[in-house]
Amino acid sequence: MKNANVLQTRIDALLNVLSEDVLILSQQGTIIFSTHTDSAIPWGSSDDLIGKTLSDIFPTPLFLSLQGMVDQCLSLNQLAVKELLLDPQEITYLRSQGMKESCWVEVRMAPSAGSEPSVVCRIDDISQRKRAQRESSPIQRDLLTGMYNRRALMPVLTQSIAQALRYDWICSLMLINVDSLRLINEEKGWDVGDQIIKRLAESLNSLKRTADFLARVGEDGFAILLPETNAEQGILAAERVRNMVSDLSAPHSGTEVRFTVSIGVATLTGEGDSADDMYGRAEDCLQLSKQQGGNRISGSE
Ligand SMILES: Nc1nc2c(ncn2[C@@H]2O[C@H](COP(=O)(O)OP(=O)(O)OP(=O)(O)O)[C@@H](O)[C@H]2O)c(=O)[nH]1
Repeated sequence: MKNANVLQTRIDALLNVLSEDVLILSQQGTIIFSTHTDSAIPWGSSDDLIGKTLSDIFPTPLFLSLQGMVDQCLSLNQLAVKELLLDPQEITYLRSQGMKESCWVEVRMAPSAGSEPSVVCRIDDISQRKRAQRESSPIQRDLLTGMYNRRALMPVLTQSIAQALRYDWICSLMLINVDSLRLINEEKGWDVGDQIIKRLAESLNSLKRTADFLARVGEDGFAILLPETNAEQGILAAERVRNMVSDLSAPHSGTEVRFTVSIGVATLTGEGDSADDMYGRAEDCLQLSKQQGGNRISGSE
């Protein structure tokens, strides 16, 4: 066997024993080689994949992100790495192959030598790592922001409601949720999404009053308990948050990524109201703000 053939055989063998998914892509994003043993992602057979282009498989934002990596990798002749969410709801090809759950992957592309420019692309399932990071969070603190979490918020809300009822005070609860974080993660990378959550956390922390209680709740949201705040004042506080967010951004490839939030505000209704009820009403309001297109505030008593 000629040296080049021996080398090619070794490379093929090496690719075939890797547990990660490996694709070789032409400069135009056409798949010219694929291997994916024991993969969590149902790519289909090599016959299904070879000859397809990235745009045949992925929806536009994801395709642009991947093709951008191919271009970057080849033009700079260096490794390109990105974390992306593969969601079967958005990727018809993977859905048709039986994928049900979305999955976080790390995509690494390296330029490969040859007469035709091509890249070797390794796709590694990192969902478990992401999940482990979240689950190892201390009981009452969120790992990313260091903020209190929902578990810490609920007893404080219960106590605040009890005090308000006893002394004839009032209180409100504001839920703030980043709009379209999934898309931001997909298009700009998980790190940019993380930066957005962190910047929002820091800004909310400096905006809130001393007596307010701030917590990270859900995946991409925050709650602020506002003691001695009626419905009208709650909406005004939400306006302040929305205005503050309009000045925030996260850096990405020399540009600034801006974002918006949707807000729901619930106010104590009186005797018989509970922390769960108030939280539920705030969630309904938040949902309404989302349904109306995001970057909105809705309130309920
Ligand atoms: N960067 C980053 N993303 C996260 C984190 N936690 C959850 N996410 C992602 O945030 C996304 C939230 O998605 P959705 O609940 O659909 O919300 P969304 O895309 O913001 O859509 P709307 O809320 O309807 O505007 C999911 O893709 C999560 O995987 C985190 O700590 N960092």
